[in-house]
Amino acid sequence: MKAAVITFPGSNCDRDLAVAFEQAGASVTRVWHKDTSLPDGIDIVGVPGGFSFGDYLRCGAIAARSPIAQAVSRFAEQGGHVLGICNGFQVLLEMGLLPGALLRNAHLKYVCKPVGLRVEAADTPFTTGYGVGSEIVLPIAHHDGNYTADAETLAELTGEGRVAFRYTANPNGSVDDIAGIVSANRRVLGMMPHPERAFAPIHGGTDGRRMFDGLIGAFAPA
Ligand SMILES: NC(=O)CC[C@H](N)C(=O)O
Repeated sequence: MKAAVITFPGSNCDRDLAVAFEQAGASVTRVWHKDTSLPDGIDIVGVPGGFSFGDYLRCGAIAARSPIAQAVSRFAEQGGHVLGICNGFQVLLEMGLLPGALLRNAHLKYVCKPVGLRVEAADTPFTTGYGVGSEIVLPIAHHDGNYTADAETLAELTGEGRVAFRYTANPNGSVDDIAGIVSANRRVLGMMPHPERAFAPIHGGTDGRRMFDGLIGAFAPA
């Protein structure tokens, strides 16, 4: 598997995401936000967490208008896989690659802790490492993780089995406890929890590693 990981000014999980891909067996190319194209032959783009452009104007809004975002949109339109984690999820929503929006957490506080998640859809390349209904623990760290969408979009997400993860104890006010969703073709995943921060035993848990191991199985060896 060949992965590209994007860095914006203010990204802080880009290296962690690159290391997770690498340790799972992928080859990784780091890409700068001003680049206008992705490396040839990549299988997946990782859009990492952090505070891109200081979270002005809204989290992810400026990153979504960067030169590389246009290349990521083209890649996704052509059926490419994209994984957006935390600020990366915010960027994918601002780009319009996924529906809905992330609001300020309902309690208006930054929240940084491990949370329980239920895997709701295992039929995506990102979640093959988990069984449907299995419960896992991943860390969250955000102030704008309160997912919302209109009733029609929510019905579509639920009806098409596109809610990938739900919180078992809602930490931020997200509608329907939604923690992560996939695109209609199931190749774009956005999620607030950080699988790359639960990769090795030293992180306190390895449930995130199963996502990367599952992904590797979906692609040719690097
Ligand atoms: N860890 C992150 O990616 C944080 C995302 C964003 N800056 C927020 O706080 O909501």
